[in-house]
Amino acid sequence: MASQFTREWSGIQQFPAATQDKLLELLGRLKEKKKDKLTILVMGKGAVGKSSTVNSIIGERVVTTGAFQSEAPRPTMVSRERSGFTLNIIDTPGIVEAGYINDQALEIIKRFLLNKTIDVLLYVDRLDAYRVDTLDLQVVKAITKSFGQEIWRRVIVVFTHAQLSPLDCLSYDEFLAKRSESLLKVVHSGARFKKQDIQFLAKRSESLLKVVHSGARFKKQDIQNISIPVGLVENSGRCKKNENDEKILPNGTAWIPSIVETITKVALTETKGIVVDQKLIDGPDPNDKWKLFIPLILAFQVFFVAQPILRAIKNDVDKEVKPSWA
Ligand SMILES: Nc1nc2c(ncn2[C@@H]2O[C@H](COP(=O)(O)OP(=O)(O)OP(=O)(O)O)[C@@H](O)[C@H]2O)c(=O)[nH]1
Repeated sequence: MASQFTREWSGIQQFPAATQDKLLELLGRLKEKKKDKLTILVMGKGAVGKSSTVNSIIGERVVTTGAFQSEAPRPTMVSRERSGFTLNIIDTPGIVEAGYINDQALEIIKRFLLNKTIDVLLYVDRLDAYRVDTLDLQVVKAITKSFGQEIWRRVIVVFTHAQLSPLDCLSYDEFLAKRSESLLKVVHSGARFKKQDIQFLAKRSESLLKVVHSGARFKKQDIQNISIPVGLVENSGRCKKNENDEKILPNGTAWIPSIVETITKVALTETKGIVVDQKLIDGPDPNDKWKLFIPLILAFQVFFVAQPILRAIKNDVDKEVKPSWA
């Protein structure tokens, strides 16, 4: 039974039986590991399919999609409950406006997330946007600045519009393999490649993951330990289906159970969820930066400045030849 504020996840019944079975199995897996609540944050540039993806996963039209929304978009949290398990998905507006990071939108998102714990970040972009540019890097950097580097340990890079026919005579699997190849190269780039190799890869690679890694400012040793999962999504109503009536990608994968499985894996990783507290929102206090050095500076002043001066004064006083009248 759903709580007072959380509605029953009835959208799950809209899915074909095979998808429902798989989703319930995944929820069971989470509950087995004592995880009865999951909060997913969805972020990315504008009009990449964030809201559509939320609707697809929930199985209901819960958030507005499309460019023509009546009011200024704000973050929305959709909560659904099923057999004692609560799924929260937070849809956010695009954080880019007129080619720049919209700091105000980011600030609103941060305030909205206060006191929430993020288990998984879906970083959404389109699969059919072949180019990665500096704006992508700025978006990743802005997310890092807002929520800390650790958020990238909880990320799934989600490509929407995944029902595409690749250019350059590549098969779908070859296209994906190429993407994965660039991912692996980029994952290891910080650790193994020299600067010129990274520049070469950056030019060659179409992968968004390069940007995610560099924007997240991982250290070399971190990059070696992090592999970022990729999820594929096709929100179009014209998405092909298999014999079980499940929406499938060109490679035959039923994508809804597949992405929920990836979400489950990330949610069950050993690292903790990201707690968005006031400290995280405020960021590091610039006044704190040199605080540790204050006692050291004081000690230096006492031993190497004040004491020599006092000694010199004392010497002077001792050496002073006093006039006979004094
Ligand atoms: N063909 C196709 N169209 C999609 C897909 N995902 C989203 N769209 C369409 O792309 C447009 C934008 O989708 P939204 O879900 O509103 O994108 P958004 O990222 O939430 O947009 P903002 O909230 O404005 O940032 C809509 O017209 C969707 O129907 C997809 O996977 N395939």
